[in-house]
This record gives sequence, C-alpha cells and structure tokens, in this order.
Amino acid sequence: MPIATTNPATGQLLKSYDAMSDEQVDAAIERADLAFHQLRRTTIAQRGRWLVAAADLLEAERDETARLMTTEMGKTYAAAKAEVTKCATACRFYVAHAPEMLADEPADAGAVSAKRAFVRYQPIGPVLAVMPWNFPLWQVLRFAAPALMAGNTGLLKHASNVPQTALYLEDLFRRAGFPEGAFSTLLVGSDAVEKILGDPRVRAATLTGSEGAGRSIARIAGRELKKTVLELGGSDPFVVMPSADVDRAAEVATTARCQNNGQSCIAAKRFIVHTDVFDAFAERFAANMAALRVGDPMDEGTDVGPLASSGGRDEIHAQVRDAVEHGATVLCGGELPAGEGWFYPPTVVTDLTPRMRMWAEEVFGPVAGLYRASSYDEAIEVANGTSFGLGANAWTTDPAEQERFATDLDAGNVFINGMTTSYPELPFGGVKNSGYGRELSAIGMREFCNTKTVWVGEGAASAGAGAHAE
Ligand SMILES: O=CCCCC(=O)O
Repeated sequence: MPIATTNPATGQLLKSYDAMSDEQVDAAIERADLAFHQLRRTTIAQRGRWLVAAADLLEAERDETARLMTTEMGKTYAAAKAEVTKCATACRFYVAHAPEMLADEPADAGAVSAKRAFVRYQPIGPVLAVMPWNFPLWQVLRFAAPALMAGNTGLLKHASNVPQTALYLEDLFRRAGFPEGAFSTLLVGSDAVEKILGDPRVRAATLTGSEGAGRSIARIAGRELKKTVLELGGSDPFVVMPSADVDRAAEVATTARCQNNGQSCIAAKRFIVHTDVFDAFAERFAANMAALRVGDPMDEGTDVGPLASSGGRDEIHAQVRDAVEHGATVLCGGELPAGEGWFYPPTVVTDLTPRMRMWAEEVFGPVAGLYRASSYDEAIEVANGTSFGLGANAWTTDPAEQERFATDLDAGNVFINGMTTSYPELPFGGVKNSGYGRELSAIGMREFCNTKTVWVGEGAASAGAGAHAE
C-alpha cells in the first residue's frame, strides 16, 4: 500500500511519500534508544511539563489538525475536532495522575521477612506502536501519553493512508520539548515491521488493528520474547431488553453504529433486541439511520462522511449483498451511491442467519445487523456467539438483569444503558480475538513498565520506598 494521502471524499491523491530506507529506520531506532537513556533519568515533573506543552499545542492547533485528519481519512470535521480535544485531555490526565500511578507501592515487609519491600514501576525502553487510520491521533496519543510519562520512548509505524497525521505527531512531541528521538514516526510499509520489532533496542510493541495484523505482531514478538498489547477488531453486541427506554436505546444505537462513519472497533455492530420490543426498536432505529445526513465531511451538518478507502467500501457492500443473497432483509440503505468519494448509506439488515458473512465477520462501516431474541439467555448466546470480545452494550432498567449482563457478557468493556466509549480513567481492551492487554488508566501505563519487586533485608540502611526519578 503506498504511503500517501488520498481524500476519501473525492478519491483524489494529494500527497505521497517514499518509504524510509533501512539506514533511516536504523538511525531512528538509535535515537529512540539514546533518548530512552536520557528520558528515564528525567523527573516525572519534567516529563509532565513537556506533556502539558503537547496538550497546549493540540488545543491551539485543533482546527488545522482536525482538517488534516478529515482530509486523510474522511471522519467528519466535528468528530475530528472532538478527537483532538480528547487527546489533549488524556495528556493532562496522565500529567496529573502519573506521580501516583508510578509511585513506589509498599508491600507487607514482615510477611516476606524483609526490613522493607516495595514495588517500583520503571520504563522498559523504546516501544514500537503500530497504529490504524480510524482515530489517527487518539489511538497514538493514548499509547504515547502514558508511555512518555513513564519514561519510555515511542516509534510509530502509522497506517499508510495517514502519513501527514503521523508526521504531525512526531513534530508535536518535538516542539513540546521532549528530547530528540523520544517519539519518532517511521514512514514504512508493514513489511518493515518484522525487522524493527526484531531489533534488540526495541523492547515491546503495541498494536491497534486487525486480527491478522495482531497475529503477525504476536508471532514476531513471541519469537523475540517481547511484550505486546493488542487491541484488535470487535463485533460489539447492543442488547435491548423489554424494560429499556426504547426511544433512547434506538437513538444511542444510531450514534453507536455510525460514529466515525461506522469505522470503529467499539462501534455497536450487532443489535440484539428482545421480541417484546423488537418491532418498536426496529422501526425507530431504521428511521434514525435513514435520517442521517451523508456527505462532505467538512460540512458541519454532515453526520456520516465517506469510508476511508474504496476497498473498505467494497468490503461492506459485499457483506450486505451476501446477506441479501442468503435471504436477509434490508430495512434501509444497502445501495452504492453514484458519484465521487467512498460514501455508503447507513444501512440496517435483519433476518440474519449463521450462513451469512455478517453473522460472524466484523462490519467496518455504517451497517447494522438486527437480531431477535426471545429471552435473556438467547440474547446472551447471540451476543457472545462471536470470536470477538471488545465492547458490549446492554439496555435494561432491571437492576438484577444489569448485574447479570455485567457478568455474562464476554467482553473487555461492558456498558449498561450506554455505548462503549474509551476514557483515560478506565482500562480499555478486549478478550478472545479482540486482543489482550489494556490501554489507558494506570493499568495501561504499567503495561510498558517493569513492575520491579524490591526486597531489602537488615543491613541496608537507606533503600526503601520513596521518591525516584523515573
Ligand atoms: O477502533 C478502535 C476504536 C477506539 C475508539 C476509542 O478509543 O474511542
């Protein structure tokens, strides 16, 4: 895939780049390694000042950065501006909370026959971040902010269709004051990843992307004995039970499915509705979906912009056609629009069966699958009947049922009477083929730390839990 910016709203190629040479990549890894030895010796307070500067820059440059993202991958300008703001918020969150997240944790010294015992969190070195195009700023920031605060350095291999956003990120951290090499963008194709991850100076990898990409990174990292965090696809269920507020559920369902033009791993994709409220929900949901305005993503009135690539659009249309050919019913959408740009109408498909691709595959666009369930048990069976386990939503006002959903839904994130959303305060990640490890919160920050046990016996006068530079 060429490293290039192509505007999805027009299909026009705007800018392309040559891939970096092996020598350039090697020099970037060397700079990341040198910067790591420098960064780990700076104080948390110093790193916090640099990250605050990055947040300030993000806020000051919000509109032009948002325009860049919209031009590169087609998300609406409004969504892109919100993404920039969320990134700045996450930076500030880690500045405020890193001191407590990275503080030494005293343990029960007596229980382990020590004078003192504690846990110290230390950075592990340069981390390779392989990132996707759908939230081109946020997916990177949510790795970079905690990683840099902990004293790690970052090497970004971004998706090939967002090179300008990738270069902006490198520039952002440099201008914020982080040492040269603390965060570098590698303009390379995915064929370069194996060599980079095999380099002994690169200590770990984080990937947000497809299941296939996750398997590939995990294979290489396994061979190299390197830590990975993998955030892969999802086919999130959105269950609606009889006690739910059906109007509100149908409204949030529409947002949950069509956020980011339907291209989010945590978008709700399978809507599993109890028979008692199925018809009412289906009618409102299809009406809401059909009413969304599809068009120029720069226009403030647009709800749904184009898909990021023509291939992505072909794929979801093929999934819809396959369902129809096998007997599914389309309640709205489902037709390829004429004209330039990779637009696709919000679509609702029902009467799905396991023979259809949509039953088992992730649908990465504004296409909803609608399923009927006659009981709680059947709803859980359909909800969990997927190889994915990223997010899951359930709508019910019955407290006992809420408890059951929280336990029974097989997912990394369960949202009751809401849609799955990532917050810096909460861990984020999946189970099953949606990956492993967590991003965000203290748990995400510590994924790339050495959780070091320190045991101090009698005779050591000064060591002990207290302040440390990292
Ligand atoms: O594709 C993954 C989407 C994650 C979006 C988020 O963190 O809000």
